[in-house]
Amino acid sequence: MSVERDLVSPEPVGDEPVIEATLRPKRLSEFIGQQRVREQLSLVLESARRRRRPPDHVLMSGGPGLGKTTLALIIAAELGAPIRMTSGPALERAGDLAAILSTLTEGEVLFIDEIHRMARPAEEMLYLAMEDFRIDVVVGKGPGATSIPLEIAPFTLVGATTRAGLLPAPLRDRFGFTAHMDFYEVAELEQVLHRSARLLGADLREDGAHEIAKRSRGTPRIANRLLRRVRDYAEVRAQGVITREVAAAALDLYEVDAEGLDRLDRAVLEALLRKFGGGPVGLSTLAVAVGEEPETVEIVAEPFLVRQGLLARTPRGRVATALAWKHFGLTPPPGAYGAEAGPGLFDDQ
Ligand SMILES: Nc1ncnc2c1ncn2[C@@H]1O[C@H](COP(=O)(O)OP(=O)(O)OP(=O)(O)O)[C@@H](O)[C@H]1O
Repeated sequence: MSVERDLVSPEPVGDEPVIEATLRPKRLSEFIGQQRVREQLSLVLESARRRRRPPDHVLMSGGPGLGKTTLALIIAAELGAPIRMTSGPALERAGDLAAILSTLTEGEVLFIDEIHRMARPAEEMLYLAMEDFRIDVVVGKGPGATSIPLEIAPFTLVGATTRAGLLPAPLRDRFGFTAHMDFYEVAELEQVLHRSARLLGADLREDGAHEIAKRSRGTPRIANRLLRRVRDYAEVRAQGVITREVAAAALDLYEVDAEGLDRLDRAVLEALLRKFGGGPVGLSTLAVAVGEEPETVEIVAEPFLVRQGLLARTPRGRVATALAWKHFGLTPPPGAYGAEAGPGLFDDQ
């Protein structure tokens, strides 16, 4: 990935997890945004506290960088319980999961990130564990193999997934509570930024926070990352004070534009508009036009462009919307996709 790409990637980059750990809110009251999820979760936790029982298992779905891991840590903190963290891809065999489940203590929180990527045998073991706090351990091989039931301590599973649709129904149904994490509003990201600036000792002004928030693609992880870059710039060129002008100049330098689009996003849209008259054009042709692999265009650039309503994926190819034309200061042609009087010809795939 290029430097610019790393700047707006929702995935953690380099040694970022270490820095992120210092910026995580520790309690539910400090967690910004996601109001509905927060309210629902505080009810689940409060009633568990009153019943003196571990709460129902919790599933969190939403894109990377929206705070799923943070929320899992908060759940454990609010319950005063220890937390064990693992991820779907690490649970290749049922034995991997059995080793964890059989050593959980009562009330412990087990966090499984990317739970949709767990191997099938582990998944099946999890069903029984979630429902009856029991696992069947298979001893021996072949016809002589026997299965020994083993009781495990009551625990709370917190699963996180970016792809809730990929979870098999029997697994999804065993969660008592599902939290859908949405992209954040600009005002919420401003709060995230002010909080992080306090922790980092950065002098972030109101209008500076607004400018960074607008360019953060609705994602706290990206907001925090842009803040660190802007702070570096401000220290060297503006006595450490982050105003709107300073934030804008820094992010322009890093080629993250006013809407959070970076160089690849813009290259894709410009090719679509200027070389193909707004489309429709096939993915591979578009990729050649910007000198990238089709996967890079499809996985890295398109999701954000689609979400922003700038690009549509249609059965006939990629199309620039009326909004995309306007973003580049161009007049959308009559019947441009998404224009008010537009034909609404294409269905998004
Ligand atoms: N609601 C929030 N308030 C304040 N900071 C937040 C919030 N949500 C996320 N963050 C910050 O954003 C960063 C990324 O969050 P986190 O690691 O929890 O995301 P995630 O959804 O688990 O992402 P991934 O699935 O990619 O690990 C952390 O530094 C965290 O402090």
